[in-house]
Amino acid sequence: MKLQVAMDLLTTEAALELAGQVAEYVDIIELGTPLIKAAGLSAVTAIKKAHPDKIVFADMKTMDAGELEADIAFKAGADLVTILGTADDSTIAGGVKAAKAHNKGIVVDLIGVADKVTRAKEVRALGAKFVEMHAGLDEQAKPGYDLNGLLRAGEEARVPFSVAGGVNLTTIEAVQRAGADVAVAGGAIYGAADPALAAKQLRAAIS
Ligand SMILES: O=C([C@H](O)CO)[C@H](O)[C@H](O)COP(=O)(O)O
Repeated sequence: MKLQVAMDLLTTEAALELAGQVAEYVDIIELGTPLIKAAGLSAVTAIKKAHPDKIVFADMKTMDAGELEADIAFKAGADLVTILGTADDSTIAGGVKAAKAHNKGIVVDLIGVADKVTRAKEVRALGAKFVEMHAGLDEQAKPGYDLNGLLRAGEEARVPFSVAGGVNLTTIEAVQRAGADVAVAGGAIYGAADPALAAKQLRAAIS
C-alpha cells in the first residue's frame, strides 16, 4: 500500500518545508485544495521540481470543466488530479481525456457521494485511475465519525481505491487490511509535533 501525505497548508514555502521533511517516507505528495486555492498551481510546479521522483497529486476537486482544469494541473507538473464524484460523467470523461494526453491519471474523490460503491464502479468505467473513499475535514468534525464506512465501501466496490478521512497511526493498519491501494494522511502528519517522525511511523506500520 502506498502512503500519501496531504498538505493542507497555505503557502508554497510551508509545503516545500513539509515535503522536504517527509518525502523519504511517502510515495505520493498531495497539494491540498486549500493550498492550491491560496498559492495557485505554481505550488504544484515547485513541489514537482523539488521532488521529481515522487508522484505529485493536485487535489483540484474539480466540479466542472474537467478537461480544462485537469490540463492546467498536469501542465503545472501534477501526476494525479482529482475530480469530484458528484460531477457530471462528462466532466470526469473530460479529465480522463486530459490525463491520457499527458500520460497521467485522474482520481475521483467521492467526498459527499451517498452511494460511494455504485459511483466508484461508474467512474472507474469512465477511466478513473482510482477512487478516493473520502470523508472531508468538516464531516470528520461531526460527532461519532469513524473511518469504518469508508473502509466498507472500499472493500465492496472492488475497484482501486485510496482512503482519506483522518487516517492516523491507530487506523492505518485497518486501511491496509481493507485492501486500499493508498492511505492518505494529512493532519496526522502536518499537525504532528515532528512530521518526519509521524510519516516514518505511518510508513513502518504498513507494507
Ligand atoms: O482532502 C482533504 C480535505 O478535503 C481538505 O483538503 C484532506 O487533505 C484529506 O481529508 C486528508 O487529510 P486528513 O483528513 O487530515 O488526513
